[in-house]
Amino acid sequence: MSYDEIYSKLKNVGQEQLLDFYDELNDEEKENLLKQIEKIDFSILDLINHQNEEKKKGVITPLKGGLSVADIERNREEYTNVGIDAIRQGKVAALLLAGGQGTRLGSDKPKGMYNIGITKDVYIFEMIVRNLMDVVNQTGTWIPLYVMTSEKNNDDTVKFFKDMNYFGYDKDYVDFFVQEMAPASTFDGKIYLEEKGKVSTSPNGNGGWFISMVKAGLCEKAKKQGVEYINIFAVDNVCQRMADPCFVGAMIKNQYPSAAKVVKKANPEERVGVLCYEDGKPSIVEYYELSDEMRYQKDDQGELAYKDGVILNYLFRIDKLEEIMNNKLNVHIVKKKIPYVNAKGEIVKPEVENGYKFETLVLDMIHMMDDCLAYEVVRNKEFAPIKNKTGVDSVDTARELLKENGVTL
Ligand SMILES: CC(=O)N[C@H]1[C@@H](OP(=O)(O)O)O[C@H](CO)[C@@H](O)[C@@H]1O
Repeated sequence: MSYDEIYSKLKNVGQEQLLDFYDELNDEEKENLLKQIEKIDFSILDLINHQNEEKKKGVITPLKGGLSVADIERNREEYTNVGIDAIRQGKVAALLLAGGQGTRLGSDKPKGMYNIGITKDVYIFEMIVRNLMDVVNQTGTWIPLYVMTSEKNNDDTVKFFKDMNYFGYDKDYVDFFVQEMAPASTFDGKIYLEEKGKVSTSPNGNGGWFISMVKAGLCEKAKKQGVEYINIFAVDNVCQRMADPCFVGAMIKNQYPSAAKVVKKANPEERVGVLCYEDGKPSIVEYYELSDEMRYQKDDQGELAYKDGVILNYLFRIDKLEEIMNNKLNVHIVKKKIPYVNAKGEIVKPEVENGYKFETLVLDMIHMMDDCLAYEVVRNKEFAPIKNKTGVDSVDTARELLKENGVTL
């Protein structure tokens, strides 16, 4: 599109500010900016006006029928054998959500590049690959590993894996793909510029993973290789087991279209989403959406009624994902501090929230499934999320848990 076409497009949607510094740019910057603007989905901004029309949740009820740690122990051998068979037949792939940066850890690199070692280097990515290698060794099968990055961290991530020789993984089984971006705007819906020649964008949330995977041709590739199940998981949990044969086997044996690893919530305030039912379908209510009534509600045994905290480790059947991929996912509008170019052309890093980012979330995909198996894991073995540098859910707590589990750092 030419400058004139872009300008009139922007005028129609009241976003001409994106061209405020156009004349100051060199030819290459001009071209890049126009290309970036061309790709923006402006309809997303309409949501700002509708966000007060509360998205009505259905009737929420506690989960029933999940597998507790004891249930799993009773059937561990059988589940594990079913899972190992599926893995050996090439039916299982793992997908790492790694679009985020280590900003909260004080790093401007991809979160997975963060070094949690004490006496030697141990990177988050390395721990994750090591955990997956356990299953490779157990089954004698390389498991395809897809790594979702973002525009911001793709080059660093790919280079790091290469430099580190894929941490011993067979590189033929590792594919990277880039998550899409969404624009960031003021509270009034005006899209920010991040630089004079660059629209402010951020990764579009972890719900975009399947569409991005399809667009990258990786879903086709996976299916051709016979993959039927995808285990997606977050970069921040260094203790989790992925492509875990027992987890895979439990889902297959019990014929679920999806499954989620859960931990019993440590306390009502813990910042994890809870798996429950909404109008009879599986649903996840995020910690910031949970009403106090639900947060403290007890069941007949005196336990929390909503106790199944998701650890962001889900298994999906690919055919079920394809069925729902054209359904519209909810877009969540999140208030954030967004660096921007002010009217004078200076870059401002705000101290307080100054606008919105737009994200879709994987947990909304769970609600589109007919059912989801809650599979309880032992917190001290599998849940050490690294959200902060110190304190709760931090580098410190993860290090302690890793040590407890015999990992030398
Ligand atoms: C949108 C999303 O997937 N949120 C996840 C994710 O939350 P954070 O806000 O990234 O901490 O990780 C939690 C587990 O660490 C999980 O309980 C929650 O549901």
